[in-house]
Amino acid sequence: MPVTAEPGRDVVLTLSSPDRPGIVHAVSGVALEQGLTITDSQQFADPSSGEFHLRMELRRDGDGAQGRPATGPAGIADLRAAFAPVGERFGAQWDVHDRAEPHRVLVMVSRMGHCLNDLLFRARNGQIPITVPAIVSNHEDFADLAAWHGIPFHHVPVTRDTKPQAEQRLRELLAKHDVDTIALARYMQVLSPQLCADMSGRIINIHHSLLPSFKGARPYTQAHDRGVKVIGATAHYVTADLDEGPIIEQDFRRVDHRLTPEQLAQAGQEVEAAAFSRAVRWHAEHRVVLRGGRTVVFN
Ligand SMILES: Nc1nc2c(c(=O)[nH]1)N[C@@H](CN(C=O)c1ccc(C(=O)N[C@@H](CCC(=O)O)C(=O)O)cc1)CN2
Repeated sequence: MPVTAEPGRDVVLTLSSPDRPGIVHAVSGVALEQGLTITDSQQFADPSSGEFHLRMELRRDGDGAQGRPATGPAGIADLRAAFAPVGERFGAQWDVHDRAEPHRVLVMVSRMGHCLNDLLFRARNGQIPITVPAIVSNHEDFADLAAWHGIPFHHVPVTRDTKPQAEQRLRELLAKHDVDTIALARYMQVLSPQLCADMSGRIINIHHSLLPSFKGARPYTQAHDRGVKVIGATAHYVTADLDEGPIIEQDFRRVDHRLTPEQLAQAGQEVEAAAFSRAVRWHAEHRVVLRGGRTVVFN
């Protein structure tokens, strides 16, 4: 069931720092001082990196208790001010996020619409806390679907020669719609290294194989030729290195020798959409910690 959060009252604190005793104690102490109830808390002390990662869901009790605003940007700003000394003390990367502020996700698609369709449905019914301000495609196949959802659709054709202009148009739309994250819902064009760098950790792609197997084009043909007994999908952050970005979520299903590459592709659509929608939701809910080439996911 979708969780309805209240603006400024329901917040998420995310923190990563070198591991040492006292971090949770310090954070929960500030929560107590600020009249916050801890409604969920997950942490991971990574033995391979020596880092400590924390995700805490907090609710401010009362309406403006002790004169503090319970809602709105002021609520977030004063909570950030309150937690700042703890962040400083532990040398942490941290932030406080308003759970009621929907993540603004621009979705890109080419000619396969199953991931787009699943994401739009889940966003519409509140299962995923995102707003989709625009859909961009290098084809016109899903203009009707966008219209049904009442979402602006931008056809931005791409050829080898027009890629720079197409990406400039994309950048204009990112700025116009104040986009937080780009979701590539089976968008089949390679993004430039510059855009990947500018949007590092903010572009999510669904690749239709269990990476690192079967990178690049036609992964189901590669899988068929290898005689696989499971197929799957990988949602990952996008980097300049094609299909090499940090993995967020994977899903799979069993198959056998009877399926052709086309039938494998058909069978894979369900797991692709499931993995993609979970990855976008976890990202929007600040559950994904991106550290180097790996992720920690508090799901
Ligand atoms: N910089 C990146 N861009 C994209 C990534 C990525 O990881 N880094 N993922 C892809 C999605 N993808 C596989 O999941 C993929 C898309 C496109 C291609 C490709 O060879 N595209 C050709 C054009 C193909 C066509 O016109 O149909 C190209 O861009 O020249 C391979 C893999 C999304 N982008």
